[in-house]
Amino acid sequence: MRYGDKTAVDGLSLAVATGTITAVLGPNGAGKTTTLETCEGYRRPQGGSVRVFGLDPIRDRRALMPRIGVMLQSGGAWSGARAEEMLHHLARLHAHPIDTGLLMERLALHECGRTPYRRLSGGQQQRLGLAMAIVGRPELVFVDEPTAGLDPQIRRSVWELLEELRTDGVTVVLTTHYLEEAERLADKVHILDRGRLVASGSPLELTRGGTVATIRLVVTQPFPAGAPESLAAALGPTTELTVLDDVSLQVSGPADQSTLATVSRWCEEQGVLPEALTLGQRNLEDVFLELTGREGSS
Ligand SMILES: Nc1ncnc2c1ncn2[C@@H]1O[C@H](COP(=O)(O)OP(=O)(O)OP(=O)(O)O)[C@@H](O)[C@H]1O
Repeated sequence: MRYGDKTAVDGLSLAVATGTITAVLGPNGAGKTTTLETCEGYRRPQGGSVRVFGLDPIRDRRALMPRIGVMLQSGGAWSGARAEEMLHHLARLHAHPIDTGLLMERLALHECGRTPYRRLSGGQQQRLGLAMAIVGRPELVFVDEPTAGLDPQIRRSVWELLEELRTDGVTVVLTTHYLEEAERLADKVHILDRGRLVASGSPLELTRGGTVATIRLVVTQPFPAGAPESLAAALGPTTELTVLDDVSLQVSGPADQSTLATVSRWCEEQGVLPEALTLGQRNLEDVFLELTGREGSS
């Protein structure tokens, strides 16, 4: 997919299995939205091919539309329509819609049902967008950053809703910058960087067997002056030491016995007693940063 002479998505090859949740991840501008919009039939790629249920998203648009739900990153609703009007309207376009009252309640929208779309808060517009995408009971739903900017409670209800959709056999394709969201929800994750696929796998496959680990140390008494600096020197440049407070610190570095041995030897030398010394598995965020070299906004 190119925009003028800018290549937005290049050589991307991926398949989504029915009844699963797939997360497409990547830094800003990596090509996630472009990829989804191409699958949704909103953009015609200059090369390659896209098939959804074996159909061409542009040529076979009429056949696909009743089977697909789309939540855009923003917009998609008439600005003057009230939230409940907008949802009822979409529900009436479908043969077997979900009860709109129930859906509004699930997404905590019932209190703003009579508010025009343009007056809804960002988070309410976001949730209405999700409700609009699923009200027609689609077989496949594309959701672009479904929980961006939502508070933690509502984010969890959106996660539960997406998990229920999967239980009901719905296929979900989402993009997100919240890596813990992808880790919790996705059966399969695809990481894009500058329009190219850099990794694919289940969250477990991607985080397993890494070469980077995180050691967290909590001691019983505050560190002696200069002690963290001496640990940083003993560990060397391949590790990164972060002092969390006067009794705890974190070391990110090679996941080997020597790093752990250096930390415990240093405790002995400094006369500090570990209260907790834990070796953490790397998570999806660590993998993401390793692969893309830039942070997601988790
Ligand atoms: N309509 C357009 N015209 C020109 N360039 C575009 C257009 N849409 C996207 N791009 C460019 O294509 C690249 C991919 O954009 P895209 O929106 O797909 O990325 P993204 O991964 O979804 O980013 P974000 O996380 O910021 O939403 C970016 O460099 C972007 O500037």
